[in-house]
Amino acid sequence: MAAPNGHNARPRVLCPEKLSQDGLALLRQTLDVDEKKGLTPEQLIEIIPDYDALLVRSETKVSADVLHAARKLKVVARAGVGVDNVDVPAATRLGIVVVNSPSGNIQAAAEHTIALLMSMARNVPDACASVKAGKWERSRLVGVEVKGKTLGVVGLGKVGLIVARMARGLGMNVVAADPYASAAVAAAANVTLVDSLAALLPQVDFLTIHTPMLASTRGMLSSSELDTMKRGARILNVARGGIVDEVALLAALESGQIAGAAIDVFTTEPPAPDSVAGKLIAHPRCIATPHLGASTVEAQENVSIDVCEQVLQILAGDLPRSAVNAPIILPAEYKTLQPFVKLVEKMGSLYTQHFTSPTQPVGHNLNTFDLVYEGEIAQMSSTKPLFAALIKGLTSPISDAEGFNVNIVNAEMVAKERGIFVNEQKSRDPTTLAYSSLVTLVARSPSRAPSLNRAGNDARTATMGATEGQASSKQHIIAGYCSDNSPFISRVDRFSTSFVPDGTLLICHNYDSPGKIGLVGSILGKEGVNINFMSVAPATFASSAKTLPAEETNEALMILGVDKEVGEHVKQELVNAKGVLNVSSVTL
Ligand SMILES: NC(=O)C1=CN([C@@H]2O[C@H](COP(=O)(O)OP(=O)(O)OC[C@H]3O[C@@H](n4cnc5c(N)ncnc54)[C@H](O)[C@@H]3O)[C@@H](O)[C@H]2O)C=CC1
Ligand SMILES: O=C(O)C(=O)COP(=O)(O)O
Repeated sequence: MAAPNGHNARPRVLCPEKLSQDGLALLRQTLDVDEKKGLTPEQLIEIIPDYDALLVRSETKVSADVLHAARKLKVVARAGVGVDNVDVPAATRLGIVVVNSPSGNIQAAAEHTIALLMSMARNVPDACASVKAGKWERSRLVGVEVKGKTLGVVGLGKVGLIVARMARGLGMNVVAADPYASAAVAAAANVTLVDSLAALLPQVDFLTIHTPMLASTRGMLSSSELDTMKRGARILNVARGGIVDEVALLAALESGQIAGAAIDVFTTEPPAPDSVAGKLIAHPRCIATPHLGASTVEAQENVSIDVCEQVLQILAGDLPRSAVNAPIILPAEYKTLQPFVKLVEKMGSLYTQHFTSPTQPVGHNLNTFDLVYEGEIAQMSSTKPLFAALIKGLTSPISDAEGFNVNIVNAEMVAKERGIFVNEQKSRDPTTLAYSSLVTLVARSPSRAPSLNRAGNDARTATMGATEGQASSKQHIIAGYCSDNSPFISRVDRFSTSFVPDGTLLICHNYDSPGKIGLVGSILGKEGVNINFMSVAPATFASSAKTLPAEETNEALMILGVDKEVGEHVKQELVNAKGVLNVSSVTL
């Protein structure tokens, strides 16, 4: 559907690899999907700025260069398990969600492993090629049985466990090495878990690898490990090329230390014929497949639907179920949090615009923020979206909006870089709130415990560790609540109020004396500024003592919703007016 201006208004998805149409059809209902196969890295970098989502399998290298070239990319979706072809730290830094399909193809990968195991044991590929060539070589092609043999599984995760169960079904003894595997899960599958790879290797007749490609697993099986195996053992790798060192494996095949290898994955895919991987493939005792572990009709349907659903969720502003670089939050909780996400972002933005300046920027002096949740909102198990919303609110008024996308993915990193510390607190006090939930933001210096006095002076010393007698100038407080899913600000420092934080607002701090409203109204009218709403906020919270001192009771905030930005000269004129102490304008 084209927008009236001729531009395509629908979000765009780039799919540079073969993905099942089952998922793509879901996307096509609301998004534009471009299937463009065979892109070079340079071509990908050139076109990626146009896309909101990128769908890949294992062939596309989603490098930092690709991610930096993107302009509006929100999600990289990996239709499969391994995300080693995606620069996840770079995506995180840029606030781009990376999702995968953690279980859509695991059965396929496990079945392929068993197919290779049996093919290797019975020389099936060689026998097939021989008989097709018109030969009948029964004595050359005698195999071995797997029953009664020991299979070593390195990585007893999702794929490794399915392989282990199937191997048990074939009558094999299964021994596994995985420092993070559950002993109970292993025992339930009749798998003997050993302490280390070193303990595993000398025992096995067949070895199968099912770990992810990580810095710690790259080259995990090199010549020193292969040498500790029984002479004539056989190796399978359906995980990632390079976990078994290709040079070492080729040498071990040539020396006869390893009797056979079955390999689905290579360090470079497709491997060049004259590379080490190419020589490995050509070796007569190696059987090889072109990264087919996930290539079944069923697995491809599963992963495609899985990641396409997540792309739709992310582009709709929801959290996906399998993000690699974002927290998992229950959908019901996420829905409840949504209005508060908006509120907290507005509170952060109000803080930065109203209380900071280029000489006293966010994080400069008051760099510690207590974010206090009371009421229903305090019951949420994860408040990570609220934390992210605060960081976004605090930083976006002072950032280049184009290139700066703070979200749940990169909020922690941004906070760290800006020297902002957030201390989230859930009040467990039996609450006497007027609203079902209240969120309070206290900006303070790191050393200073917050002082948060409520109207009626019920200083919350229990939950806040408040110290009476601290000067209000050393901290700032903004509080808010949600009503009918709309955010309201209920407190700005000592002043209690109730306004919707939306649009351009003028915040005038003045003496609460008659005539102020008329005075401000006439100055703004003269400048052609229309006032949409006005809220007078009396000082009801004590700044530093249990009772509100007289000199503080005659001050007020006047919050005006205006229809346009107000120039510096107008603000100056307002400040020059009698009884107006200061004026700030904020856009929320
Ligand atoms: N050939 C293909 O088409 C496919 C390949 N894969 C590969 O299989 C890998 C495993 O997939 P899943 O089982 O779903 O992942 P998983 O995350 O469920 O399991 C991986 C296991 O490896 C273990 N592990 C990590 N470091 C280890 C180490 N140093 N030593 C021993 N164990 C270690 C982990 O504790 C975990 O239990 C994927 O990362 C992917 O690279 C997955 C699907 C298809
Ligand atoms: O899911 C995985 O990790 C795989 O290796 C599958 O890769 P593919 O999607 O078939 O390119």
